[in-house]
Amino acid sequence: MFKQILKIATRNSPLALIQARYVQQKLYSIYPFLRTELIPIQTHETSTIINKWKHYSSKGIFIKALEIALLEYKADIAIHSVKDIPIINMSKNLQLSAILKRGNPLDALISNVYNKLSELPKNALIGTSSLRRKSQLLNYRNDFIIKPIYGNIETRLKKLDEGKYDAIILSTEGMKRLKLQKRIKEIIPLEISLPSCGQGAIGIQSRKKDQKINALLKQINDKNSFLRVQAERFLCLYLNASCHSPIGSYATFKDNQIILMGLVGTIDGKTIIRRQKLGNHIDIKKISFDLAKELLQNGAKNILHAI
Ligand SMILES: NCc1[nH]cc(CCC(=O)O)c1CC(=O)O
Repeated sequence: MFKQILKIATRNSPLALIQARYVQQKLYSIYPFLRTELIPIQTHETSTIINKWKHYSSKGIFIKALEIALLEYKADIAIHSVKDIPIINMSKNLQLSAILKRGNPLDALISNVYNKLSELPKNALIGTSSLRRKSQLLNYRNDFIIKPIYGNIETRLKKLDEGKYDAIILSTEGMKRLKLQKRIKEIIPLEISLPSCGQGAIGIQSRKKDQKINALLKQINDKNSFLRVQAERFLCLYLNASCHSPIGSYATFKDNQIILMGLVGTIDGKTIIRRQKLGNHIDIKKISFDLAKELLQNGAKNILHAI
C-alpha cells in the first residue's frame, strides 16, 4: 500500500480541476485510507517551460508543465484530457498508466437559436478552431462559414452568448463534466463528425518506475477504454498526425472485436477519406497500422503533405 500523500498534478482550468477531483474520488472509492493532494499548475509557473518548449502548442506546453512536475517529483501522477496529450514526445521515464471509463466521445452542437446542425440557416457562422471539425462540417455543408474560436469552454460559451456565432462545436463529455449538458442541442453522429483520438477520456500519467503507484492506478483503469484509446492513438501515430491535423479516429468494441475508424480530410472539406478495420484487440497495433496504410494509400498521404 502507498503510505505517503499521493500528489496529483492538474491544470487549473475548471474542467481540469473537475477531472482531477473525479480521479481523486475514484481512488478513494478503492482505497478509502489513501491520502491525496491536488497540485494545480498555474500558467505563469510554466513561463520557463514556455521558452524551452516554444515549438509546442499552448496545450502541449501545459502537458509538458505537468510532465516536468512529475519528473521533478513535485507530483506523483498527472491528470490529462487524453485528447490533449501529444502522440509523440512523451518523456521516456513517464507513461500513460490508466484511462478512466470513457464518457461520450462525440462532438456536440451548441447554439442559442438552432436545435440541429441540419436546421442551421444558409451560411451559418460556426465557431471552432479544430481543423478536424472544420473539414467535416464543410464536407457536410459547404455553405457553412467556419470561424476560429479560442479559450476554455466557458470563454467559448460566452462568445456564443455575445452573438458572435450562430453555433459552436464542443466535446460532449467536456460539457457534461462541467454540468453544462443542458446547453447541448445535438450530439453530432460520428458519420458527420468523427471525433478526435482520445476525446472524452481522462488519462493518468505517472513515472514508469513507480511500481506501487502504477499498481494503484491499474485498479482504476478501464481496460476497454484503454484499448480503444490505444488503437486511436496508434492510428494517429502511424499517420504522423499532430493535434493540428484534420484527422478523426474512433475505436469501439463489438462482440469482442475492435472496430477502428479513421478519417483524413482537406481543410476545405472537399475531400474526406474514411476507412475502417475490424479485428481482435490483441492485434491493436497491426489494425492501426493497416488502417493508417490504407488511408495513406488512398489519398491521405497527399492531403497531409499539403498541410
Ligand atoms: N480541445 C480542447 C479540449 N480538450 C479536452 C476537451 C474536453 C474533454 C474531452 O473531450 O476529453 C476539450 C474541449 C473541447 O474539445 O470541446
